[in-house]
Amino acid sequence: MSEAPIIAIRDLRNSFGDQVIHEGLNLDVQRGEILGVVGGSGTGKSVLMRSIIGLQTPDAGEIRVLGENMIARDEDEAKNIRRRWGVLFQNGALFSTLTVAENVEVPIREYFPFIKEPLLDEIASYKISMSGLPANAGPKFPSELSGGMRKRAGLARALALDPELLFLDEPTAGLDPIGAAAFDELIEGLKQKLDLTVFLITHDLDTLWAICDRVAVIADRKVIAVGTIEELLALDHPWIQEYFNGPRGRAAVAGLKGH
Ligand SMILES: Nc1ncnc2c1ncn2[C@@H]1O[C@H](COP(=O)(O)OP(=O)(O)OP(=O)(O)O)[C@@H](O)[C@H]1O
Repeated sequence: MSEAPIIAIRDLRNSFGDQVIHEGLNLDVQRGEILGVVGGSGTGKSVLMRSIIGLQTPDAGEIRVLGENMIARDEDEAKNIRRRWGVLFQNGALFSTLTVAENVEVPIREYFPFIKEPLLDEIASYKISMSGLPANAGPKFPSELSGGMRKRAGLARALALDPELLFLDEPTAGLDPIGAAAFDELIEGLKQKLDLTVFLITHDLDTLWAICDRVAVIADRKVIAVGTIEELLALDHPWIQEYFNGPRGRAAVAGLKGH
């Protein structure tokens, strides 16, 4: 029998006023996979992620994460589950008045207030180097970093509590192609080393081909298909064909073959 999915979503409905974003959305994420989530702009990828991590209360449906029902939990229980995942938001969401090291220490202080300064600094340095930043990035403020370094700093903070599950919202947006490829490699390497499951929203076809085990496509308010890119390519849906088989999709495959 296969293992229960690490994220299971059933019949999800989200709306803002009379704008319905999701209706009858179902999705399973399997432990150990990198699941890419794609869809046109405004199809509700970020809203889906926010629903899973409890920042958006759905109108209806069921969301189970790590075996726990995420809807209508009391705050203490929700907090206990939250520490088992890390999130990298689209804009990095670092605290601008804190250094990189202090940003990484925020979740550790919240969950382990008894950990003393020297050990905190050591853990922060470890997470910073694990995210591919030089050691001297720790005392810097986010405004002193490049876009790529800020993403890595956000990643270091997402890894602060040794998560089992990582949520990444467009991690390579705004990076140059070389920086984006390096970030993909970093994610893939961390996934292997740390046994992570990754929920990854992206528009980046190179990322999808390079590191995603499966891809979920959101359209018409639901997940219309999930599978490997090869499996998706066999489907007749116009958006899927246009996306993966259009000029950019073909360029991504050509780039991959050129490596
Ligand atoms: N807090 C909110 N209040 C009202 N509407 C919202 C809110 N958050 C999101 N929306 C709307 O929900 C829709 C889906 O937004 P979402 O950010 O999830 O899209 P997305 O698929 O992530 O888009 P993109 O690829 O452009 O980032 C959009 O129309 C957006 O305007």
